[in-house]
Amino acid sequence: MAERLTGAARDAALSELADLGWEATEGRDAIRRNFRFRDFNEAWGWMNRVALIAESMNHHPEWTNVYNRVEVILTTHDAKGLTSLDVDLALRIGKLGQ
Ligand SMILES: C[C@H](O)[C@H](O)[C@H]1CNC2=NC(N)=NC(=O)C2=N1
Repeated sequence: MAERLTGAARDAALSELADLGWEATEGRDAIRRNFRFRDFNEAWGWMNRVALIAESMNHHPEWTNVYNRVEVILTTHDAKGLTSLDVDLALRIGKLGQ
């Protein structure tokens, strides 16, 4: 199981991810990012691509879709906090572009 990121490793990860638009959530050890698309079709297509990545990693986002907007929260339930799996998934989501 992936270990929770703490200390300098967590700070470094959060700072790398901040450059990509992710921020730490209030009140829980997780990161969040809002995505906006042209319309629902674009949002849903993107969610499909993320879903395939998530399934291949066996690491799944918490997310909400409202028409062309998607809010994604990443955390590792098994570890009750942020792990390298969340960082990896965030980086892979970033590579999809938007
Ligand atoms: C049983 C299964 O492997 C686990 O529940 C996996 C599935 N996807 C997961 N996704 C996330 N984000 N955190 C987990 O701890 C997790 N665990």
